[in-house]
Amino acid sequence: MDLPQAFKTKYQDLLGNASGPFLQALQEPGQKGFRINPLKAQTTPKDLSVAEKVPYGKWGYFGQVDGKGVDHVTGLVYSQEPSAQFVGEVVGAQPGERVLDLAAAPGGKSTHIASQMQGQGLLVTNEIFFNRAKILSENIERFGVQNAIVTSMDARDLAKALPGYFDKVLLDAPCSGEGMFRKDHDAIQYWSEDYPTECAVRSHEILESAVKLVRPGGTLIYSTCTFAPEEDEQTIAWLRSTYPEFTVEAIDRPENSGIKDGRPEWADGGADLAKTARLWPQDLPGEGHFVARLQKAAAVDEAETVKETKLQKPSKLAPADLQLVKDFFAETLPGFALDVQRLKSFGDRIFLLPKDCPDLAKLKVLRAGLCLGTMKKNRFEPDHALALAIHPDQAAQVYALDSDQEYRTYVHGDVLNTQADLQKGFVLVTANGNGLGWAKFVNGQLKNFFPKGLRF
Ligand SMILES: C[S@@+](CC[C@H](N)C(=O)[O-])C[C@H]1O[C@@H](n2cnc3c(N)ncnc32)[C@H](O)[C@@H]1O
Repeated sequence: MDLPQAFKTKYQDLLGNASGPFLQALQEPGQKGFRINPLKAQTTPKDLSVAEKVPYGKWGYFGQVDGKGVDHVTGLVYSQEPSAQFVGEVVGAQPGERVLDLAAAPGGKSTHIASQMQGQGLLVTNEIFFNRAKILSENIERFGVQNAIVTSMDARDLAKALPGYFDKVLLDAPCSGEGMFRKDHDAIQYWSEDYPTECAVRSHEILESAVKLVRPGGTLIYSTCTFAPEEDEQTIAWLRSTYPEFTVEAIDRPENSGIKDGRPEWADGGADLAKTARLWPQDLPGEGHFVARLQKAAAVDEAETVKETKLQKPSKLAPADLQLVKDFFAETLPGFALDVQRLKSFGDRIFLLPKDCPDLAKLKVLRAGLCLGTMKKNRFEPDHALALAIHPDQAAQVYALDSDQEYRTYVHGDVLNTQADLQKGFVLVTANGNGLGWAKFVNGQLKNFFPKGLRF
């Protein structure tokens, strides 16, 4: 890999003797990783080994995910390189919190945060570019997340809509990507000597909105996948000088993780910058990352407390439609406690809103909670998202695919012939103990409802 000379000179100046091992590490292959999804019913992968654990977090392992394999397609695993997994650990979301992932596509950190929240509280996961937001939304769906709202908005508009709303806000900033050079060779083409400064300017702009979105007493997490001090320590130095209500917090790092302190001498020298964390490829089996966590001061007087946000009103479904939805759940998913007070229709699609969902009127929403299904003429058809979010023991009828051949037939979209003792109607198709999709049993055949766009 040919690194730009200006890049090499910059890090030779910054790192001195340590630049040799650093530049050498960038020439070596990086390690791949994945996280197990604790939201699924069955959490042991079929094809992947869980022998070698990433040294931080509960769910991370070394290994390469097959995008067409059962583990990926059922949403049991999320492919994420090991260093990126540390960012989610620093967020440390708790069940019941309100968390915002401001620059979220394709969803690595958001799915990690959703694992921590265990379906309780609200995750708003946002991506400014609509096409990337669609990919984010698909990943949230595959992961089986029920308590997320996926939006595609400029951070400034989000800050106007939900000021001071979140306990935790993550900005995983669009950055110069130096930490990804060996994983993504294209990142080298974008790089120039001025690029880190240009990216830092953009980070500052997004942070101006991010600080408004954090509630008093809440937490802001800022991360990049670059080594550039302009985007890392210098951006944090700028942040806590511009917004003195924010204080840099210490980050726990396991002893054997190889994670290093931030470098105050590369910014304004403030000792607090050593509390930030740097992940260097010469020190650990992962790519380059930087992460900082800052706490916002609690409100000191009434004027600083944030007004409660209006809640989203559920939709009043037509009585006949509501009855069809209730009948479907009673017959097909008797183990799913459907809260009809949270149903919301978008056109003919019915969603189950997250609990205490904020007013959606000022948000550009792609997904508001869990898509349950679609109202068709005189019937209700379940959505693929529902198959991925429920546990098989909630369904009245389950068809477990028991061979690779059957799995391939199903994901290809073909009908399955079976002697199984099933009643006419919807059946949850499972693979390796987790929901994979829907089928409709009619006359000894399982009619395939795996979405056309996902078939392969
Ligand atoms: C580092 S990536 C996020 C990766 C993601 N957090 C994950 O773990 O999968 C940064 C994201 O910021 C988005 N972005 C680019 N410009 C932006 C802007 N001006 N405001 C907000 N997000 C932006 C990019 O499209 C990109 O998806």
